Amino acid sequence: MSFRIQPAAPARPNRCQLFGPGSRPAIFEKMAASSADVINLDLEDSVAPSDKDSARANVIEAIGSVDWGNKYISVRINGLDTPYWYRDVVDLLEQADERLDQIMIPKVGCAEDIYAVDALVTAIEAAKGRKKKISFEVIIESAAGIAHAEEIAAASPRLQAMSLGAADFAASMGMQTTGIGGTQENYYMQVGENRHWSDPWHWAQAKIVAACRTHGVLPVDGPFGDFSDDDGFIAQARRSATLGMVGKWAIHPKQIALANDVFTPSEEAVAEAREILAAMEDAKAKGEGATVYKGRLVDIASIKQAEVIVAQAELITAS
Ligand SMILES: CC(=O)SCCNC(=O)CCNC(=O)[C@H](O)C(C)(C)COP(=O)(O)OP(=O)(O)OC[C@H]1O[C@@H](n2cnc3c(N)ncnc32)[C@H](O)[C@@H]1OP(=O)(O)O
Ligand SMILES: O=CC(=O)O
Ligand SMILES: [Mg+2]
Repeated sequence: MSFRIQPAAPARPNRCQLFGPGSRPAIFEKMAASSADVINLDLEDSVAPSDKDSARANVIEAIGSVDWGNKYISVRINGLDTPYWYRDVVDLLEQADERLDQIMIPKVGCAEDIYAVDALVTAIEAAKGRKKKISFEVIIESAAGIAHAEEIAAASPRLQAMSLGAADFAASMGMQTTGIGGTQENYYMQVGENRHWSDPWHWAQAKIVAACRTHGVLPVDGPFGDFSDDDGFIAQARRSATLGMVGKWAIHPKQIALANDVFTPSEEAVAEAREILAAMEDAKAKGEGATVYKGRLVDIASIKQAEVIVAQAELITAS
């Protein structure tokens, strides 16, 4: 372990982030009534250019008027390469109720992108005397974003979460696909007569998880576009959870329960983790650093692994 201790990520559940276009206010109450941990009201790519102003006004109104319960409320602003983003930030910070928790910055490419938004947000918070310090989340969805993931993760103490945005990422990388996440038919190895499919998102996800864990940020898997394919969503979410991601977006309400299920440790997993901790307590009492649990080695590293699962479960129970 480095002399520098790995910082903890924010202690709040982030199993599912439910998206909805800001231009569709009729669904806001439904989003609020859902069981998603995080609500993402979108001003960016699900909103047509002609609707940008009205969507922004809808979102600002709804932040104060809808009962969002204990959900974490995030608004996705437009990208820094558009003429819309500064107005998104200014109007949100000047006009939205203190209930607003977070701003999502899309298509970030370098740490300076976060710096620019941070400077603007900090000035407006001070000018308006806002009590709550707004947090940030970012989407890694470009070649530059993935190349600079670590400096982006370190860019601001406001940063709480980082998502992989598979759609824009694929476009930026020049990938031959129109699918949003999930299995890619042409990504396989041929062994004799058999095809073995692999996961083209894996390396980017692993890079995001490492950047996030280094800097105490929550790593999140982004959208899975085919909302008719529950099995595909579950498989993608399980791979993300296995890699260390804490949650996944839902772009349709039917994906919420699927994400919550995958990113909530099962009773069996929690029971086993607690048994490993108990076995290691017994081992420690005997002066041993390693012991046998169900026929396999467990040692001091197993304590940390088991604690991850118990901590995830306790966070969800407490929320
Ligand atoms: C690549 C990216 O950037 S992804 C992030 C940006 N994209 C988005 O935000 C898109 C979010 N999703 C949506 O806009 C919609 O879910 C769509 C367009 C995909 C589908 O919308 P619909 O055609 O209305 O879906 P469908 O008819 O299956 O809806 C079923 C019910 O869920 C509701 N619903 C649909 N989407 C949502 C949502 N995001 N949140 C809450 N409720 C929703 C509908 O109003 C409908 O309610 P009802 O049964 O009371 O009538
Ligand atoms: O914004 C999300 C994406 O996949 O693109
Ligand atoms: Mg995108």
